[in-house]
Amino acid sequence: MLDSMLFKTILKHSFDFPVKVNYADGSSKQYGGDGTPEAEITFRDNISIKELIKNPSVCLGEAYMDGIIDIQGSIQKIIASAYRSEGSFLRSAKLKKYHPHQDHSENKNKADIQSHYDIGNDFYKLWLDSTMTYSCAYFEKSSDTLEQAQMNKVHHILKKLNPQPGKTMLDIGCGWGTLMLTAAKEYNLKVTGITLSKEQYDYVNQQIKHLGLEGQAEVILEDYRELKHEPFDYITSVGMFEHVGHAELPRYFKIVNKYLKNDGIALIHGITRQQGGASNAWLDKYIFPGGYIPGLVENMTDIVEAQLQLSDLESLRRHYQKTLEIWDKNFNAHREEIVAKMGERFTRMWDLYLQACAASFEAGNIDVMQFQLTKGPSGINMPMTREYMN
Ligand SMILES: C[S@@+](CC[C@H](N)C(=O)[O-])C[C@H]1O[C@@H](n2cnc3c(N)ncnc32)[C@H](O)[C@@H]1O
Repeated sequence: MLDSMLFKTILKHSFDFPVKVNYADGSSKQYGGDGTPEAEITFRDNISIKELIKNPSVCLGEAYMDGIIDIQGSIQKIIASAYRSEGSFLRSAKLKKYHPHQDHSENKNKADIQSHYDIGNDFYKLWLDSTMTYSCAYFEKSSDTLEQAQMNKVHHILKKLNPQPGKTMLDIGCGWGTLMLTAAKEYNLKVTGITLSKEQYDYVNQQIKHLGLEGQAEVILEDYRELKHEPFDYITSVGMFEHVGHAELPRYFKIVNKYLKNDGIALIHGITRQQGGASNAWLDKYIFPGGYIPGLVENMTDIVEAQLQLSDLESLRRHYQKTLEIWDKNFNAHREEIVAKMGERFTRMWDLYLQACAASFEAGNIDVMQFQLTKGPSGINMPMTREYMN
């Protein structure tokens, strides 16, 4: 069992604002400067040092889920501070370079994806906005609501395709369909979405009927690697390559190339790491099995090796931090209902997931990038300036 002395050493350099820590032996200590503590961490029991050393993020994550660690104040603020602080436990090489053995075969991927996205549309409706978009929003004005910011993002992406009416578009990892259905409704594209989630597939089919878009929009329930289709004029893929895995990422971009027409444009939007790709052991175990955040350089290498050309790149890091903060606020506004349906442990786990991700964007270890890709000489037909994106 871990004694308080050891934890005191570990936590000593982890905070850059006043945090009070109450240890299981009854003692308390304040770190991160004097003044009134802005957060309080309480250890209700000892933590196994063996487990902590073996797998720090799982050990601490489980301790929080089980109520062994309790936090008063913002979890996001505590984690962001621990990421920023030189010498903190969260900056240990072990946490940064975690590469679990992951299986991204079609069968395993399907099970992994369904374990996350098929929790139930009613659950997601509680804290996503009405567009059911589950990726980084785009806050053009600070007063934008989440729903407005999600629609801003959808148009921001579609405009980057410089879309011409009547052309075709594939959305790889279409989620609940707002991007593809907006492309059909407002840009008059013929759209195909692909997802591995049965709940999303049913929902998108209902939306297609509801909007009268049969014949112009279709959704396929399948692994994108199994798709058999003619190439498309445009491809989008939003918040999807984070599921692909290190070994499969080169193939992902090759598939984008394969399904893109010669003069086509793709807009790939996803989370990247600043310093090399990695997974987080706790997220891999509890939230996103098989999840892997590629390094920015890794994405660039795989794009170039897939014979795609990078024609524009934009970072939306702070937009994802804000999106996650709103999701977490919505989530906590329905906390009692979620606890009643899913249990206390699940609720603590998801709250931790949303706040830890917001902290990671806040601290700058991860970013979200929009890669505009063209194929071969297609760039030649593109406008000379970025004006068309506005
Ligand atoms: C984070 S969600 C993003 C959904 C949507 N693009 C959005 O922005 O709201 C990831 C999506 O990728 C899909 N996905 C993940 N792996 C996939 C695979 N191998 N084949 C097809 N879809 C996949 C999931 O089913 C889900 O729809």
